[in-house]
Amino acid sequence: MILKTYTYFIDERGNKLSVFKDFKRYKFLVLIVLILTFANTIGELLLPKMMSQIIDVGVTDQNISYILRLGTLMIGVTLITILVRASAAYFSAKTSMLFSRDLRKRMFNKVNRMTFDETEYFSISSLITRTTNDIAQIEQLVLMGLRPLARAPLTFIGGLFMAFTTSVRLSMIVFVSLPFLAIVLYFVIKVVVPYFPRLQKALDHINLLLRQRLTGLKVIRAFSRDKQEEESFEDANDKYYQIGLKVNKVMQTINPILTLILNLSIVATLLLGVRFVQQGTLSIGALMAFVQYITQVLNAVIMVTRMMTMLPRSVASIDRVKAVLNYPSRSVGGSNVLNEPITSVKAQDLTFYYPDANLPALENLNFSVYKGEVMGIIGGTGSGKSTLLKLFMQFYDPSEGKLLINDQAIDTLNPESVREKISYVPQQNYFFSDSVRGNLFYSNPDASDEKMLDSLETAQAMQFLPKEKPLEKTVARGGRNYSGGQRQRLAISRALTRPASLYVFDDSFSALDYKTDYELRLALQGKLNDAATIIVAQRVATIRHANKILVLENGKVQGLGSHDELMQSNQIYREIAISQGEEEDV
Ligand SMILES: Nc1ncnc2c1ncn2[C@@H]1O[C@H](COP(=O)(O)OP(=O)(O)OP(=O)(O)O)[C@@H](O)[C@H]1O
Repeated sequence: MILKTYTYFIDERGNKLSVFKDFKRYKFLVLIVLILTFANTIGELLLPKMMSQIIDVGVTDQNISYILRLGTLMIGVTLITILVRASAAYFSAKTSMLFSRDLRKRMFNKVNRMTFDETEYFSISSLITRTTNDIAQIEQLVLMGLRPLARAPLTFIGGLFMAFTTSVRLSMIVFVSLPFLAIVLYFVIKVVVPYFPRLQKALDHINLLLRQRLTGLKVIRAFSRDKQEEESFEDANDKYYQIGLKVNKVMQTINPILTLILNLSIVATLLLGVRFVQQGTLSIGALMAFVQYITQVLNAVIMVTRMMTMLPRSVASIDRVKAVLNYPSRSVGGSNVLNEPITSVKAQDLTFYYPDANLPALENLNFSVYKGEVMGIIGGTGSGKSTLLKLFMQFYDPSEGKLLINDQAIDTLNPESVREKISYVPQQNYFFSDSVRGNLFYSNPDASDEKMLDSLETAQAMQFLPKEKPLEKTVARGGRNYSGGQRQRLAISRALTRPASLYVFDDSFSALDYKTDYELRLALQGKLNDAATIIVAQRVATIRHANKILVLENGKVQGLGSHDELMQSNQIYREIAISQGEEEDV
């Protein structure tokens, strides 16, 4: 019950769900496990009774046929119990594997829908640990918990009942042993619990350092930080080792203590039991059965204690998985589906604040771009250029004012239906370890070879690709077998391969040399006439032929017009242009 309350989370639609919600789906399997476990326990409880009957009736009276009859029955019950036990193990493994598969899928879907800053909030390494290690931990809890949790109460109550019916006086030993086991259980909960969240955190830190090390390899090498990185990793690794060692030390001390309590209880049973046998108040068979029952009863408690040592670790994992599933993802956009191609984009007093920011990243922007037009955006670093593009891509909704797509407010439009019509080249490109064709397919799975070759030609990528089978050329993960400028051209080819009505380039020409930049712009002319194009650029040369240029400064529009108009009337633009050697055009 506590676990159930603890593991609730709220889904995207505000429904209250449990991390263990998928169990409902497997209720049939769970029922089979419970029935088999019940049958298994009954079998285990019957066997000592049968054995005592064989000794007390068969052996004492030298009744061979009775021994044979009951012996055969015992073998039958044993075989069935083994079979039932193996089936219960199989079905509980199946349930736990299916459960963890579904939980991983739910986590993946949640992470898949997260925005960039939401993934940053959790940190990518932590999301990986949560989806793999933490879910594996929960899977173990289900696997180890399903049968023992059903078995322990059954064995405890059944065993206690059988022990009482065998000998009430000997049963008192159980009540002496139980408080000792309760003390161990309390110690486990008190001492071990606090270590597990720390252990998982330490593992997160190791993952973070490893990831940082692998992705930041060049920076680390360039600044000769290898030694410091090794030291930080050693510290994190050592911390994990220290916490892990402490936890294991406690756990390893608990196991012999539990075995000691069990064995002392058996010794006490035998000492007392033998005396009762000598007095003639207890049969030998009953004493032997009793030893088995007390072992079963105490083992049930020990099983729960061992489960308890596992529970804190799993609870820490449940907590971490729940935090991701529970995270209130920002819902962006609305439900209106945009069916027709984008023919206009307009901003009316558009203002945007990043979540938790006091100052706006964009303030009172007004502009419009129509089908067939090119709008350039220029401005200093941090002026809000990428932020504006993020609003087009519906990573965020506008805070105030309006951003209209085909005269419909963007926050009423379904994001998938808008993104489908946009081809976007982000500032940071990413490529998959695949062929050029595989990477271009990513933007348009229906693209023909002609379309892809044409895009490569337009983006000036054929200059560095082999003439023979350029589409088969391999691209390493992240595109690291190409230079920065070559990667930009591949990214532009990928964007051009996608049929879209709005093309958005975020600083995608910055690594090109002037000649290639010029040739690419020439080739682009006439290719995107049916679409609207928005180009964020650092260089005036890249956007000087645009129909209009938006000059941004600290999130505000400082100018809007053609290159010539801005050169005449806009001081900021003129200064940028002159600093880039464009003065002769004034
Ligand atoms: N995720 C974010 N959360 C909060 N503030 C942000 C976030 N991203 C950007 N900002 C802030 O918004 C402002 C505009 O950033 P933006 O990335 O749009 O600038 P930019 O013009 O594209 O700069 P650059 O040319 O350097 O890429 C900056 O002051 C930046 O600090």
